[in-house]
Amino acid sequence: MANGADRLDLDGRPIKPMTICMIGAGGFIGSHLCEKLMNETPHKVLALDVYNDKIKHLLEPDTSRWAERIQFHRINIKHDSRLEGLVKMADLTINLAAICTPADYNTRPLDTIYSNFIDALPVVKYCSENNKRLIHFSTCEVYGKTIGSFLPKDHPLRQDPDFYVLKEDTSPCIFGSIEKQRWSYACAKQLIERLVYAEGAENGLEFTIVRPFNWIGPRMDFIPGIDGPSEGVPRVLACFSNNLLRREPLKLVDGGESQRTFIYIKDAIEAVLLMIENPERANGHIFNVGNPNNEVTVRQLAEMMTEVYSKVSGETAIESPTIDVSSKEFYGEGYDDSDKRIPDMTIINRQLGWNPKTSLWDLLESTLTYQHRTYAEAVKKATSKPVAS
Ligand SMILES: NC(=O)c1ccc[n+]([C@@H]2O[C@H](COP(=O)([O-])OP(=O)(O)OC[C@H]3O[C@@H](n4cnc5c(N)ncnc54)[C@H](O)[C@@H]3O)[C@@H](O)[C@H]2O)c1
Ligand SMILES: O=C(O)[C@H]1O[C@H](OP(=O)(O)OP(=O)(O)OC[C@H]2O[C@@H](n3ccc(=O)[nH]c3=O)[C@H](O)[C@@H]2O)[C@H](O)[C@@H](O)[C@@H]1O
Repeated sequence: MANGADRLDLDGRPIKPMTICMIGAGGFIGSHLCEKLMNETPHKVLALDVYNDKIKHLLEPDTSRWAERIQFHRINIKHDSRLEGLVKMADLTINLAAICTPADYNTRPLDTIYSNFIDALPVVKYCSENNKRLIHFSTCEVYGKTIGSFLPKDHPLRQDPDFYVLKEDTSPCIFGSIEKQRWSYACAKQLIERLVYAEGAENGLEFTIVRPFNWIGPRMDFIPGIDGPSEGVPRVLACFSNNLLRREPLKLVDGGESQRTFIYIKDAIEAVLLMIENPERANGHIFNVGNPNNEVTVRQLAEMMTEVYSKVSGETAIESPTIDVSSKEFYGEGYDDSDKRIPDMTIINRQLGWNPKTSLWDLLESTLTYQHRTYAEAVKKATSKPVAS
């Protein structure tokens, strides 16, 4: 893209090119956001991460048209004095860096809390002290469990949206007890949200907080034993993709009864771009970003992924496509779960006029086509290797 001279914000004003310091730019969301910014805007990106595999295609100096507009800095924000300088160089900082896979929350609670709270502190401080705008990535997990989940199973109020729809400005944050270490992540994210909000209230920090609701798509996490550790446990999309690629049953934790709403990464990135380019409408707000129309139980997700994968790979499904496992067996001690996650869309609709578009079937079709194309050969090779005696 272009010099962007003809691009207007939602209020009809020309959008000025800006420099964005993106921390965690090498991850799943960061890679899609960098791609969008390079393809469709004139903005510059200072891309900070410890890894860059997922944005390599944007960094090749010979092949990319945007080599001048994206600069990678290999930085661990835990201990790197260059961070403040990079925040100062930018107009806007977006912080995506975090440990954010549930398998880590109960097994590495200290790393989880440090990553999601302590390591984010200097970023907030540098933005506040230098009068720089901040978009901070939180999570829908800050809502924890729904109010309705505490009612008896057959209670009629469980069907009342007031008892389950999650609203930024009114829903409480309901976590389990301290020994349920699953909540270490949600609690650290909640505290950093409160800190960002307080910096806004007391010191005038211009901020936006994003609460993603299960964004999924290509490049999410890793396939164990192929581009990540064999024993690693990624998020559900990658776990189920791995099972499908290896022709193993998909593992349903505690019966797969939990409910989630899944949104296509490309829809969600549209919302983030609107926040970036409409500061007056986005500053001071917390936004749910999800697709309330794409709700399924984890069991239904497994069934749909099995069907879609058969279609895109041309392979028939195995005889028993799913298997039940206990959460203790799968995640270990201290796991707990959110029962249901439906985002209320009132605030994002009112401020940014944004709506998600892609159905669950369609987003799974494009994502599983990508997974098959990217990994099927490598998995075949890995599984056909003779075992050393
Ligand atoms: N994907 C989702 O649906 C989802 C949902 C809720 C919240 N979020 C939040 O969005 C953010 C991004 O999520 P994602 O799915 O892209 O995760 P991801 O793990 O793919 O990306 C995070 C990136 O941050 C980097 N990072 C972590 N610690 C770092 C450090 N100390 N220094 C430098 N880089 C560091 C990692 O290397 C990784 O590339 C996270 O804050 C996460 O909590 C994501
Ligand atoms: O994506 C989000 O919005 C947030 O939710 C995720 O949490 P969760 O949805 O629980 O994580 P997944 O790993 O995607 O699991 C979804 C559900 O599938 C289940 N699951 C997972 C993997 C598996 O193989 N089988 C299985 O049944 C889990 O127990 C859980 O109920 C992560 O915490 C974060 O990335 C993020 O903050």
